[in-house]
Amino acid sequence: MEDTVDHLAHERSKAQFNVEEMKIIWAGSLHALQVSDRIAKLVASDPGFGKENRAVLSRKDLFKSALKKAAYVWKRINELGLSEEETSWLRFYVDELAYDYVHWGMFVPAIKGSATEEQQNKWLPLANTMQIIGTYAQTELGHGSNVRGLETTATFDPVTDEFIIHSPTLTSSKWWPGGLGKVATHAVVYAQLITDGKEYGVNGFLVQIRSLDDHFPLPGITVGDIGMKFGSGAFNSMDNGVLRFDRVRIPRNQMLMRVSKVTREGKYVESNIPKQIIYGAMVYVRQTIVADASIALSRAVCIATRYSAVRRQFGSPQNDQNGNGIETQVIDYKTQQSRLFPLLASAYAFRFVGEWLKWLYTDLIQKLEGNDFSTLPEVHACTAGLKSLTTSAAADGIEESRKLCGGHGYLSSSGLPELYATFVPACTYEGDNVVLLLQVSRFLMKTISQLQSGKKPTGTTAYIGHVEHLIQCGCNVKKAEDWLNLCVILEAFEARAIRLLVACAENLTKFANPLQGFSELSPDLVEAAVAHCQVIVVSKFIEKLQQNIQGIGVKQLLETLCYIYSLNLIHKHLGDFLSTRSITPKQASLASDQLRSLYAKVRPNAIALVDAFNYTDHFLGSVLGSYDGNVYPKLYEEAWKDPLNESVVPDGYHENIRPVLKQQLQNARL
Ligand SMILES: CCCCCCCCCCCCCCCCCCCCCCCC(=O)SCCNC(=O)CCNC(=O)[C@H](O)C(C)(C)COP(=O)(O)OP(=O)(O)OC[C@H]1O[C@@H](n2cnc3c(N)ncnc32)[C@H](O)[C@@H]1OP(=O)(O)O
Ligand SMILES: Cc1cc2nc3c(=O)[nH]c(=O)nc-3n(C[C@H](O)[C@H](O)[C@H](O)COP(=O)(O)OP(=O)(O)OC[C@H]3O[C@@H](n4cnc5c(N)ncnc54)[C@H](O)[C@@H]3O)c2cc1C
Repeated sequence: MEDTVDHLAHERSKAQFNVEEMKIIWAGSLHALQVSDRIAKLVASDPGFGKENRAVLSRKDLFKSALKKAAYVWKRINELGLSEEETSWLRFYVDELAYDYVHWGMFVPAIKGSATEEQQNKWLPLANTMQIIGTYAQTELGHGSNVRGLETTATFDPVTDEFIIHSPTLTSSKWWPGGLGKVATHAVVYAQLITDGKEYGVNGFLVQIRSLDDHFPLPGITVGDIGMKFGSGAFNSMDNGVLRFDRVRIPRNQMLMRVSKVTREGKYVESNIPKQIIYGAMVYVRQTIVADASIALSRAVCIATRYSAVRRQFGSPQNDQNGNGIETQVIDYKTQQSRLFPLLASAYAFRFVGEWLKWLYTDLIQKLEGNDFSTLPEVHACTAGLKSLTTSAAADGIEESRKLCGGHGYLSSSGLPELYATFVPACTYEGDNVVLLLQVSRFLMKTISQLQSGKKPTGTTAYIGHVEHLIQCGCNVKKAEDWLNLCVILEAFEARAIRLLVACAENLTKFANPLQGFSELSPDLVEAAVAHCQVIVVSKFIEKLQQNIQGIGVKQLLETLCYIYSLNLIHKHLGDFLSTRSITPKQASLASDQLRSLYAKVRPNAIALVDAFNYTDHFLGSVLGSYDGNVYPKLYEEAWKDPLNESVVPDGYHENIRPVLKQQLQNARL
């Protein structure tokens, strides 16, 4: 008989804030909550979106199942006439990686960002109706981070008015593009443009790779899948691919010509649009990955928090002298709280900074339409830095959540192993996290060097303009409660960041060769970039608190989470804060005291804070994290579904177990 008891009801009754209002804050608006809730329920109740145990499927079955689901997604979108907003929620809740992620996430944005209006008019209707399926073919076997080092060539032939796309070496083979291996019919291919015997750097080209009639590769094209990837399920439903060109010809007008073009005569003509716009699809995706990080982390934290409230170990004060009675909920252990609650706070922090980053990106797009490119460097630095910071923290946080669930966290049915395996490549794709932090530090060093010429930093670097104050200011915290001051916290973060940045800038001047200096000091530069990105996250959390927040207790809880996020970072990066004298050892110890009180404030609200994510059991896909907390029957039931349990005596018994046992028996008799 099905157990309908809510095992977490008592926990829910302890909440000191309005959960429904918190759901609105998490979703971004009442409208967003209503739409997402409706679509989440639609997905959860449709058997076509059921989640089989992906971990036990063979690669081929996994891939076939992802194809089937992607086709069903497309069918339902059309049947229901879903809006763009509803469509993205649908994909989100279906939660199965397939070629459509790269088609919508990169191929379409690359055309929108780098194609001329005429080209967009031709290609976007085809892509938007999926008459063609596209991929983003930038990375090669030999080069991923170093985009300028790509080897694929696109040589203009003025006789036929065509480009010849060619892979001159093994290392120039395109390698990794999602959806390329088995599905994509078209690709935006990044290649070195050559015309009139001269090289003009990397540009994008729209290339058809498979026939629209029989799906065979077109002449001159070699294409396939690059093989199994990390973990069970996870990215293995995606056909990341390899692609080689043997002098494949495409019409000249399939070069994406918004930024620069090649004329009929073969002349390369640059526009006044910055060349970096051809990297625009990456900026767009990095911004969306920050939102992915908050989702992936909140999902793991939701599972770990609910399970920690259900799981009991060892005695408690209510026990009798024999240790009998109610055991302690593991969430009540202070060590569990000090590992779990900072992750909960980080999930909220990343949600808010992701929301702000989306605004920043939208603002950039509006400015670009008016030919205002002034914020591009800052948006590049923010998207690169925050993508790096949030994905690294979320990947570590998912793994910590697994450990917080003890042994059961290691079971596939906990949902955590696959979540980790799916999310961890976000630290690499769309730019390796270290490479991206080096881009941020380059931007910051430039900002500092421009101070001397009187240029006033703005936006996220505005605090660098207060360098004199921040270099010499001291933190005023004298007792633990003094840390409950958002201005004090923000100033400590700004002081630490600027002192690290100025130290890097000063050290760089000691090198005659700036490039050598940058390379020599790169570990310090990366640390300084992280400190700067943390200033952004903390300040955006604080800005969120200044908005009109409704609902009993909601603002107070968010403040508590903001303090936990910040003070835990101080605790984690104590070396930086102390070595830059941004705080004293005594203040560091007071921060730890304050953290303990803050954890006590979160404890009664923990379950309600993860309920506010409004995740369905279908989306969570975890027997440990289900809403009702009915963990043990679900774990037990799930185990019996494993293919190994289909027969009592396993396949292979007669060949490989019985002879061993027999041998042991014979040995024993001798
Ligand atoms: C049961 C079911 C369970 C299922 C589980 C599901 C779990 C769900 C989990 C939750 C969600 C997870 C979902 C994930 C879904 C994701 C889908 C998959 C999508 C994968 C897509 C991946 C796609 C890719 O990776 S595409 C390839 C990306 N490649 C890179 O990023 C390359 C990185 N390299 C570079 O960007 C550059 O080369 C760079 C910047 C490092 C250096 O370039 P270059 O040498 O040219 O630059 P510099 O000389 O350093 O700079 C010149 C100048 O330009 C400025 N600049 C550089 N880049 C940019 C830019 N992009 N924009 C603007 N400006 C830029 C730079 O700052 C310099 O400026 P200066 O002023 O001259 O200093
Ligand atoms: C799941 C997945 C999906 C992907 N999807 C796509 C796709 O759809 N399309 C596409 O084009 N690509 C895709 N990629 C490729 C991805 O974008 C690249 O792997 C990524 O940009 C990193 O480049 P790389 O592999 O060359 O790493 P490398 O640059 O070789 O990095 C290796 C190591 O070198 C370090 N390193 C590199 N350069 C520097 C430096 N200058 N200074 C200091 N350290 C450095 C890095 O930090 C790293 O530790 C995907 C990758 C993955 C894993």
